[in-house]
Amino acid sequence: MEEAQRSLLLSSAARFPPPEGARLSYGTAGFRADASLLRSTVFRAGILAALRALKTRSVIGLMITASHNKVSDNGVKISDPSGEMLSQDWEPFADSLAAAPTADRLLEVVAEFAGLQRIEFDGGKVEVLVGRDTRPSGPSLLEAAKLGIGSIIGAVAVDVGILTTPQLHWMVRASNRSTQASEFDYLEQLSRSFRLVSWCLMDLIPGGSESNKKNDKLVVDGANGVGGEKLLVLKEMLNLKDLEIEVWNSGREGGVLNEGVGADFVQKEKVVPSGFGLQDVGIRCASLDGDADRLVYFTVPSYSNKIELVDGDKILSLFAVFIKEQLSILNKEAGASTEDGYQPRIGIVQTAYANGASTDYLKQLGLEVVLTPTGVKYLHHKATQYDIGIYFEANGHGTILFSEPFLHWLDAKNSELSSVAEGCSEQQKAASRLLAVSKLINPAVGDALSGMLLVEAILQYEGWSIHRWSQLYHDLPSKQLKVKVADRTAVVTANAETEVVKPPGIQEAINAETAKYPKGRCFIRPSGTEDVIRVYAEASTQDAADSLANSVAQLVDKFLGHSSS
Ligand SMILES: CC(=O)N[C@H]1[C@@H](OP(=O)(O)O)O[C@H](CO)[C@@H](O)[C@@H]1O
Ligand SMILES: [Mg+2]
Repeated sequence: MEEAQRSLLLSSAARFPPPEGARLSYGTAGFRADASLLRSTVFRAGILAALRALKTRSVIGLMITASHNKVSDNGVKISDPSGEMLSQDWEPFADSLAAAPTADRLLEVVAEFAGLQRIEFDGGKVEVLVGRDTRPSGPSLLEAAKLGIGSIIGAVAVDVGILTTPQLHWMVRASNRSTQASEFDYLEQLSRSFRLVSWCLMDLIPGGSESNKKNDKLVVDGANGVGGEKLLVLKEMLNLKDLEIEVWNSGREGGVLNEGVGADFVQKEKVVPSGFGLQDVGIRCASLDGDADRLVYFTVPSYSNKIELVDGDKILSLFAVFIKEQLSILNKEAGASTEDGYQPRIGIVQTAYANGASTDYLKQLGLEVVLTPTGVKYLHHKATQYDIGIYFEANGHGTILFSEPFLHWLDAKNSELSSVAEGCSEQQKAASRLLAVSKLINPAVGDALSGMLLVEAILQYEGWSIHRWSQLYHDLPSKQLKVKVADRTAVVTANAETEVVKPPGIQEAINAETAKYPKGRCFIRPSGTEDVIRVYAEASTQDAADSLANSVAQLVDKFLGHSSS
């Protein structure tokens, strides 16, 4: 490292000492904490993003958001060149950077890591796209990020403004593929693909389109965050005739981000979000989270404030049913498609939070289902191992990944079928539907906006109401609790977080408790975004699930002790 680089790093780092007494780590989805603690961490995340850009010689993304956390929190996460989450082998470096107590130590950490990774400080120009959500702490953290990026010579911070997390990931991916990569291009791509999907799914359905255009209203809870605002813009561009989209909690009405609203609240509390009421009874409703990478659906019943939840597992099931259906049409009638003997492999990726009924349902469909630990970085990675990988967390974060070889095959098949068919064959329609879907769904990361458009198109295609969709299977009653403990890192898990290996004895105690409940299933794990241990329980009745969760929460308390805070 040249002297100019050393002194630049030292002088800028001196302005961002780490917060006293707080140990932050790159968790499930980057660093998260009370925003007042984050300036140093975000500055250092800027350095990390710049080094990642130098290492990969590609555009990198840095997103300032704390997603579903309360408005006073904030956070930072990094997008890799493909639009995926930061490569996991860089996470320990992120932790060491954040923890360096002085500017001198920070310089040493950077120099050691750069040496190991053979990063060359040659001043070559690289870009980091910096986005943020609507949190009031965003502008000050943005400045910190820019200074961090600017303290690596050659790295340039490009402020791309207020965005959803998936928009930023999409823009990073597009930049590195040298395709149009602005926010407008993203919105254009979504509206163009939705028109294409609508055309392929509606106009190409057997028996014509009119009969299916009846579920015509969708009411969306924007969590008082960035997603609602972007959806309003997208809605203008879509200019829909057959679907009316109303957005509540867009943030324009002055409500507080994530307070009593949003996908996390709706999925965990299962109650009607603020702003929704009698006027929405029976209508198809959807909820986005604070950075619009999660989506759940629900309906408001007339008799209580408890919603009927249609969660990420059901969105996954809807997508899986549709794709399986199209593939079987494509592979039927033998002909061209089986001659090449190509059988695309579909993989369904879930976490332990997936409702047991969804996993059973998907397996009964004959699909391959695998579990990974919590966090999109794990699910996404696993899904890339299939021709078609569909992943979702129960909380609504997920997408569909189509492998490049599969898309090439599908494209070729589509052209081949259209050249031989008189008019449109069923097979060719199925190929074009799948191709259209691959253009609409965000390949970089779960995206509430593109996911929502796909749900809407598939429901119309199938002619299903939200109730019909919800009846694909019946969720097992479940309960989630959070327990504050002295040190959540004392809990170490294995087998996709379904078993606790540390502290000793607790897993046996959980097993003994779970065995008391018919269809009982329960696990605990330390949250990667909040300072709590999460407890998840499932059983044959709601009372039983509540009681199992409560007993296990007490076990957590007994084994791990109460937090002093
Ligand atoms: C039970 C739960 O919903 N966990 C969420 C939550 O992670 P935790 O590590 O559980 O705090 O936030 C993550 C980031 O948004 C999301 O990927 C994950 O599914
Ligand atoms: Mg989120």
